Amino acid sequence: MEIVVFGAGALGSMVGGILAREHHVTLVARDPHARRIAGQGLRVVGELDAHTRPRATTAPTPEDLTCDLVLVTVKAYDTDEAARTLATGDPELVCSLSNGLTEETLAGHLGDRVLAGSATYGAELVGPGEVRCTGVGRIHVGEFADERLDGDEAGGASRRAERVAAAFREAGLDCTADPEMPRRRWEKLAVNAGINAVTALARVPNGALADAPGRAVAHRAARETARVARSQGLDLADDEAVAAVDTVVRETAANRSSMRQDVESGSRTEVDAINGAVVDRGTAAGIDTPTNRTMADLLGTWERERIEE
Ligand SMILES: NC(=O)c1ccc[n+]([C@@H]2O[C@H](COP(=O)([O-])OP(=O)(O)OC[C@H]3O[C@@H](n4cnc5c(N)ncnc54)[C@H](O)[C@@H]3O)[C@@H](O)[C@H]2O)c1
Ligand SMILES: CC(C)(CO)[C@@H](O)C(=O)[O-]
Repeated sequence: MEIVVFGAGALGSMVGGILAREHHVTLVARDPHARRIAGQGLRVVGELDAHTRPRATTAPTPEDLTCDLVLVTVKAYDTDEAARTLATGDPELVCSLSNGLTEETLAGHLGDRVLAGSATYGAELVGPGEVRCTGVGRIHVGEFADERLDGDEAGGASRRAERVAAAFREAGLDCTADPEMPRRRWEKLAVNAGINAVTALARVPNGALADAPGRAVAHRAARETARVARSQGLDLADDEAVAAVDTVVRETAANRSSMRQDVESGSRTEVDAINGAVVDRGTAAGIDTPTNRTMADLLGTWERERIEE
């Protein structure tokens, strides 16, 4: 497959580096990372091990973007700009692995070529040309809304999602085309809505949400997300969203969530695409989401202050 990874930071470099074992991969990255990869290739270290030579560019041409698949791995707040650039080319399929509800933004520019994805692999950049896999997880891909399926297809596991998953597996990544992708997307949103902002605001590891009072706040955010999901036609019960939060808290107890890492490094967070997305869709459906709203407002206040500094 001809694959472009748009936004090759930590996750995109790791996935792109592994995919380059079997496919023609172009990484869209920033310098000096892109320059180093173009000169010396890309090393994946840690729980996966590879040294591959994907192409790397900071300025993809429309020809570069006319390929079989684009994987979008930018932070959620860069999705709109990424989508505008991607629309200058003609990719056959576009699949987002970003956290937050980003698929609608991509589809606004790229139409029905967009698939949803989620990744539980962990990755961090070591330096230019090198990325560490900090945890082997799984990737799920699929259609993000049931109405986007052809004739005899049901759920999220369309033929084209199966084709993407098979290409990932060929390269050695654990990837499944998920019949439950529309629901999985919202369950993942409930997990991120429950864990990320609470751990970022309280500056605690994920495991601190195993006990009161953080647990109760995370559960409230997850229940609100489930209520909004049901208003969009998704079958996600409050109890299921809460159980998903508890499972991830247990399994990632020692982790610093991505949003806590962003706050501690003084970087913009993905709160708009996570808690903010719950608030916006809730408002449109007439559902109050006070816990998500409070967390989005607090982190938004911090972000504005940080940007003004
Ligand atoms: N890192 C992980 O372990 C992990 C795991 C699961 C999900 N995610 C999600 O994946 C997404 C990416 O996370 P990350 O940790 O890799 O972030 P990151 O900041 O390391 O990577 C994003 C990269 O995109 C680049 N980028 C953005 N716009 C660009 C453009 N126009 N041209 C070139 N490069 C551009 C940025 O420079 C950055 O290097 C986030 O939504 C995150 O929540 C990350
Ligand atoms: C699953 C998760 C909450 C674990 O830290 C992760 O998605 C994150 O940190 O964003």
